[in-house]
Amino acid sequence: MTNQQNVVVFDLKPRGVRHVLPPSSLPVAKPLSRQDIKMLLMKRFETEKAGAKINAWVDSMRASSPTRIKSTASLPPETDEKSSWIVHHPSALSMFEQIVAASKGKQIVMFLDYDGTLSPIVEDPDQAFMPREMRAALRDVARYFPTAIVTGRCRDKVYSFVKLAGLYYAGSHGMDIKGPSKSCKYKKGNQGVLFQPASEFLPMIDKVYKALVEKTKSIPGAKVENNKFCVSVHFRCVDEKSWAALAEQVRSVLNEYPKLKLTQGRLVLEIRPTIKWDKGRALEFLLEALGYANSNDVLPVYIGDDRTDEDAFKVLRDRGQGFGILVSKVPKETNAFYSLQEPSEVKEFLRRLVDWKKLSQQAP
Ligand SMILES: O=P(O)(O)OC[C@H]1O[C@H](O[C@H]2O[C@H](CO)[C@@H](O)[C@H](O)[C@H]2O)[C@H](O)[C@@H](O)[C@@H]1O
Repeated sequence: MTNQQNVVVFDLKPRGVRHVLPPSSLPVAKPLSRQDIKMLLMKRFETEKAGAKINAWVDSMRASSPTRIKSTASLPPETDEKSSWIVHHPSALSMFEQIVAASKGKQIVMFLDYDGTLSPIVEDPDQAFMPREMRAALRDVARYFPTAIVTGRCRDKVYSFVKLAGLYYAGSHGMDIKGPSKSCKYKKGNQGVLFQPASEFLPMIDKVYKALVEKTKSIPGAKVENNKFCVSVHFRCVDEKSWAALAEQVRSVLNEYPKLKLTQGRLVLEIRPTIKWDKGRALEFLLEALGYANSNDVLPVYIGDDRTDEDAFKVLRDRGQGFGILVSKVPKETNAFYSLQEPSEVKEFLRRLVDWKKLSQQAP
């Protein structure tokens, strides 16, 4: 666009800054046609839209960073916000008696997330091993109650960490469900793979995984994990200054795949099919597979630490059945009823459940 003294040109960089250049520094410009102007404006609009999207992603990445969560952990326990959160989401350990009392005449079914719930969060996702005592507690729980691991991980990978055959495993955020591989009293018939609602996405996920590995290899610390029906892009070890660059690379790949969506976990971007399936649907599916579809004789207990576990907490709230337990040291908005601070408290809760069950079986 021209005016008498100055020429205004649109900068097509994300922020769309308008520079005003003095006439002397300008080449003689050919007047722009209406069509040219329309195209330039469209381009600028698209670039600004993309820039805004990246900014929103980075804001959300920051918000999911533990240092950014409004932490009251270091404050004294009487701090208003923390104590009011605890009132609304009391410790599942201190409410243990009430929880087991609610199970009277019902079958408790246990659902457990893996990372941050059964294993402590570590920098390298390949090293997220479950402590020996946790495995022992989990093995005992699975002897007394139907038990499922519900995780964003690839099912085979989580099995390689847990190594217990008597459990149900729902990998890839519930998109890959398999029954116990060894005899177990809750096993119904031949329980190989029970459900894979996103199997048609396998080739696409594979391509996206490869594209993301290629696109992010220049960003130090970025790690891409193939979770079979979904992909994780970890930024726990990426310098915050590179988060926008990483988000931009992920966006550039995702743009080619409108049938995939992005969600977020703990310092991780998760790419998955747009199908209506999540950990909550997996919980419902498993209850049905266990014969408790429309039953009042069941008390599902779901323990998890991540945003993706909220789908399962919400299902329990909406059904008015069972309890969600959030693993968190800091107050967070949640649909869970109760809280536990960390995996060691999860282990303690599982231990108490087993002891209570043993005792109640001995009672006359
Ligand atoms: O549903 P989950 O079992 O909680 O899986 C969610 C993601 O967990 C893993 O990442 C998280 O744990 C890692 C190991 O402690 C940690 O390094 C990472 O920062 C966390 O986000 C897993 O690696 C992801 O693929 C899962 O999507």
